[in-house]
Amino acid sequence: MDISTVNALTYEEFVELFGNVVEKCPIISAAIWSHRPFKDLTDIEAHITEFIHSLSDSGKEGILRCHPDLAGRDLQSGTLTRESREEQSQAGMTTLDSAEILLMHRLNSEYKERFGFPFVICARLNNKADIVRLLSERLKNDRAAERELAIEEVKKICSLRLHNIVLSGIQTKL
Ligand SMILES: NC(=O)NC1=NC(=O)NC1=O
Repeated sequence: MDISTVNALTYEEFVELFGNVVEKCPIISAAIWSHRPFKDLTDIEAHITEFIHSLSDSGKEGILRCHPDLAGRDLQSGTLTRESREEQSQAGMTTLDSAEILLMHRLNSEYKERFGFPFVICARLNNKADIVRLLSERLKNDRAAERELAIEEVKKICSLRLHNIVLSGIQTKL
């Protein structure tokens, strides 16, 4: 799908296509739509980044809270979004044994208890060993540093989701 096709989308089509590039935060695509015509994919990403960086700390934490835990309740109950299910599966979160599930649950709970938002990492760029190691390491960060680091991970997830939509040429479903 080329950028002229993206720029020709109606508001509804645009949000239908890009509404979940940041997990469960369609407001971001709804907001950046007014910046069209976009020069290219990088321009779309730049507007998303600008929106996220313009948020207050609590706004950024709100974005983090929209993310499902890795190997968490949503995965166990099958209520993950399509994108999240694919990402978690690719990182090996769907083939954990019971001890690994318990470890992830304990670390995720400890992390949420400490920071007040869930551990977020770009699952497509990590395997399950990386995730356990980085979750354990990042638990030691202070809140401000961890918030910024987690938002950088959200931007990586967003970038991969954007590229997947545009480069896989998903025609608008409408
Ligand atoms: N808590 C998370 O990091 N969740 C996720 N990371 C991804 O890459 N996809 C998710 O659902």
